[in-house]
Amino acid sequence: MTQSMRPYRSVLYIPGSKERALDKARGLPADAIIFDLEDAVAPDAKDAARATLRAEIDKGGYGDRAKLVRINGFDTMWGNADIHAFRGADIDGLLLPKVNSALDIETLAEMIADVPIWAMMETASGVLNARTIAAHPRLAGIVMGTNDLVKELGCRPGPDRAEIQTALQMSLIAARADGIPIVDGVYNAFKDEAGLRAECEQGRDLGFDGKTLIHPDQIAIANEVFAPSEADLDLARRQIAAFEEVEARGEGVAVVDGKIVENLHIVTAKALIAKAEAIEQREG
Ligand SMILES: CC(C)(COP(=O)(O)OP(=O)(O)OC[C@H]1O[C@@H](n2cnc3c(N)ncnc32)[C@H](O)[C@@H]1OP(=O)(O)O)[C@@H](O)C(=O)NCCC(=O)NCCSC(=O)C[C@H](O)C(=O)O
Ligand SMILES: [Mg+2]
Repeated sequence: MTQSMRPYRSVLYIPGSKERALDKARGLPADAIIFDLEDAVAPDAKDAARATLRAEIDKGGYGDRAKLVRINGFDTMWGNADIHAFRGADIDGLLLPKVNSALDIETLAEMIADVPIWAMMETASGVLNARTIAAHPRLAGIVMGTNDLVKELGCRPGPDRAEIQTALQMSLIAARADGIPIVDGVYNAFKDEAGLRAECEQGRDLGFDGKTLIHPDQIAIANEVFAPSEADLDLARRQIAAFEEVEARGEGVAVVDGKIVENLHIVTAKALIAKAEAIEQREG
């Protein structure tokens, strides 16, 4: 599947140290996986996790879902070893945590060729530099790190996350300006389905491509919320048909359900249908 068509509704973190979870993930319906060597792995377990993860990735079996490896930062004693360990691996990107500026992306780009780079957006500096980070030619996508962001900002977000809306939107606008995917942060209370659904719906309405997840039980809700609904698809098809009809008469505006439909709405309608087709292909 080409990068631009790939769905990112559900992006599951798996600690690189958990062999059972790494194996279980081969059969899980997540659109993408973040194999984590950073915060989910204890310092004493980092070296073993790196080796385990490389062996599991080499074994394969993760299908065509996107495979990202979250490495440790350059300012840690593990970052360099992480980068070298995944040279030549069958992965779709390295995810760099705590990116502060485009220089961080450039530094990683110079250390490893040919691997797409993803950035964690989770520091105050990172958010302020989102525009230039997203514009780096090697950057392939952004993942919001809302836990670190909350820690850095010193805020206490409620269920509507009003306190981090500016950071979410600045990051999203930067990603959209450069046409790269962006995925929302995790919902920590992994047993709270209603809370997860509400946060997924908010992320979807803000424009995010999907949500990062920490537990397999969260996948179904994210897949459902971030997929176009039957009602969305029905409207998109009716808009396309109505527009083709007026276009044939040399007109540029159709009306569907009492609302105008112009060429720009058709671009959105076709993108929605393409997304549904990509999801269908992913789910086989
Ligand atoms: C949250 C957990 C610690 C819960 O673990 P556990 O109590 O073991 O869960 P279950 O017993 O319900 O597990 C059931 C089975 O599912 C497998 N499992 C669990 N989690 C995963 C997973 N993430 N991927 C794949 N498989 C998973 C278990 O192995 C069980 O399998 P089986 O025995 O065969 O039935 C745990 O879920 C967990 O560790 N989650 C990941 C946490 C993580 O990755 N954290 C780091 C990312 S969050 C972050 O850092 C974001 C960002 O940087 C920020 O700043 O916000
Ligand atoms: Mg983080």
